[in-house]
Amino acid sequence: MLVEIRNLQVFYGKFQALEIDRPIRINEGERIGIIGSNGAGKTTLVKTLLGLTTYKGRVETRLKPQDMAAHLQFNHYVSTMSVRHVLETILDTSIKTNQRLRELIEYFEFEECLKKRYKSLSGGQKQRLTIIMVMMQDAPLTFYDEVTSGLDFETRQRLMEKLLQWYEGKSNTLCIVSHYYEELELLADHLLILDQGRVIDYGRKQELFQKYCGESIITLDANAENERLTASYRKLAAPAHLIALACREQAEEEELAGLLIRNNINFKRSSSDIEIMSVNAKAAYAKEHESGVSVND
Ligand SMILES: Nc1ncnc2c1ncn2[C@@H]1O[C@H](COP(=O)(O)OP(=O)(O)OP(=O)(O)O)[C@@H](O)[C@H]1O
Repeated sequence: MLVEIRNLQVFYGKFQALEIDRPIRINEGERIGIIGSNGAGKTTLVKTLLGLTTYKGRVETRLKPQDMAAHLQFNHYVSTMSVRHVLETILDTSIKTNQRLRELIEYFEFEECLKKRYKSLSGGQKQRLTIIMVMMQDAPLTFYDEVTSGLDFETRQRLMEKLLQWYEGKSNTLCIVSHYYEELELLADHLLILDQGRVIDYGRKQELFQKYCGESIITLDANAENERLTASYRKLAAPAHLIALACREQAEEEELAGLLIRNNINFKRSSSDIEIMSVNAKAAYAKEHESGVSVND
């Protein structure tokens, strides 16, 4: 085991930002997506694992600070240094002789930025600089906190491809905070769902999907006609603009898909939809705390 969190509480002054009462264990090689709405405590958790907050409880790890690398939402470097100097000093290498680094610089089209001073980089360029540095560190425990926010669509896609390829078959443990569920569908194998400083659930992505959604789901637009047509099917909790229907087995899914096709209704089928899964996890958590029955029993 790489990290174990027990009875963790993090306060900012009197405000409690995080309370994790069930043990959370992170193992080598896991790719953990951390999700939750704004203010849920995601960054606070990342900072706590990095040793950057004061907390009550236990965070046990055999890793040393130098075994961790982090792309945080806000990174500060010496703003008057040239970017080339920042990169070479922090990574303790030379761009000329380090081929992996040169490849990353080329891949992220970062050559032009090397001459500039850090403070004159745009937000997206600063973001790319940090990504290159974090990838180059290849630390056993690596954090990416909203790594793609602020990047244009094409750069986001390229970054996802690169991250997938970079970590494929490697034992680095990744903790990835993201609001983009499609990224976590690609990169994460575990999910930690936070809400208002509490853990809603934590586990393997696929197991969580099955627990809250079943084998597969079908989503379609929420409108009166679609409501009427699907009235006899099992509905899941969903954002207001969607109807989400749970399918327990293939025959049920085929019957439903047939009905929608015959009525010329657009729909989406998924066996890994993180958004619908997390909405249902939150609903189950809220119900459990009303009734006192645990969904994790
Ligand atoms: N330095 C701070 N001082 C006081 N309160 C803070 C501080 N940092 C965070 N908080 C509060 O703690 C809570 C959790 O914040 P955190 O940044 O961990 O949320 P988050 O899940 O990362 O949110 P987001 O998706 O908006 O980035 C929020 O209510 C936030 O206002």
